[in-house]
Amino acid sequence: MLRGRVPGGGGTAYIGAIMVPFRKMHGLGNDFVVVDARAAALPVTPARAAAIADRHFGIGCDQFIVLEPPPPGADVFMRIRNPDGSEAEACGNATRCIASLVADERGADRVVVRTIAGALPVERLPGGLWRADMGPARLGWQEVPLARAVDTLHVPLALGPVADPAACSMGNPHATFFVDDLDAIPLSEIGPRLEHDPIFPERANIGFAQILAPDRMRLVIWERGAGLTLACGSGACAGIVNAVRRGLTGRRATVTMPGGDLIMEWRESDGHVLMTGPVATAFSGTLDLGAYAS
Ligand SMILES: N[C@@H](CCC[C@H](N)C(=O)O)C(=O)O
Repeated sequence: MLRGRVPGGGGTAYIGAIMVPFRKMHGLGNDFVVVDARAAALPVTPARAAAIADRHFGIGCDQFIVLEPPPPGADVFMRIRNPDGSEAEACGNATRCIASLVADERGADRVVVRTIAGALPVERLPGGLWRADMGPARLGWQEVPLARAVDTLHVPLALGPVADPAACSMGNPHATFFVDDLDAIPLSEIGPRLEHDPIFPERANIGFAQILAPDRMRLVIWERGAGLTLACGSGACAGIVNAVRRGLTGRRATVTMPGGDLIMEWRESDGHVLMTGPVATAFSGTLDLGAYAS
């Protein structure tokens, strides 16, 4: 008998086949299992999403993405779950991937992807690139959110070799630490502790940025609910916004993450953050939802 397992947990009884086509996509190695619930709802519970996202007992991914019918003004609704089952408000790399999928279906060059945080217009560019308008950066402490009224440009937080991050929201919460030498930071050790620091009531994605030039930075993100990833689009948005606020870069910069580069701009006219980068499909298949914990 087939058995589904939750990460770190025991097996669960097979409840019968629920066969669903899926696509495995990624943006710079930030990878997604994508299922389509636009025509009919799918029983994707937080536990089931977590089990499928598990890299040993499931397919494995950084985020589990469910496409849902679009609300007015959008072409698709994108629901985002982290590997711990939590729901995220934004995912920059998945926004480009899902936009490309829907645009290709329609033969369009522009689509609007809606998440629980808002509507994000995305356009096709030459060279297989996609540019997403990730909306305005939100800079108020209640918007991040932080636990108390502090200056989001200098959050009173320090751990080991890092201190004094800047915080903002791209729909989801981010803090960026600026460091001299990214290679000297014990990311896996301090990442989870910072993610769960009480200053972040909804936890936070933690960025570690090393400025290389006024138009270039290296960035690694410890993602909320996911851990270290090869790239984080919303983290790159937060990185450029916080670097500009600190006077460390100009409004346009290349952000180099372990999985590759994103071209970022924090537009002066309206405060929106523009993110340009590639998309990819790794493989497609059929998933038996019934084999996973419900
Ligand atoms: N990989 C994403 C961000 C995914 C959500 C994040 N872990 C959160 O919980 O906010 C990106 O490309 O932005």
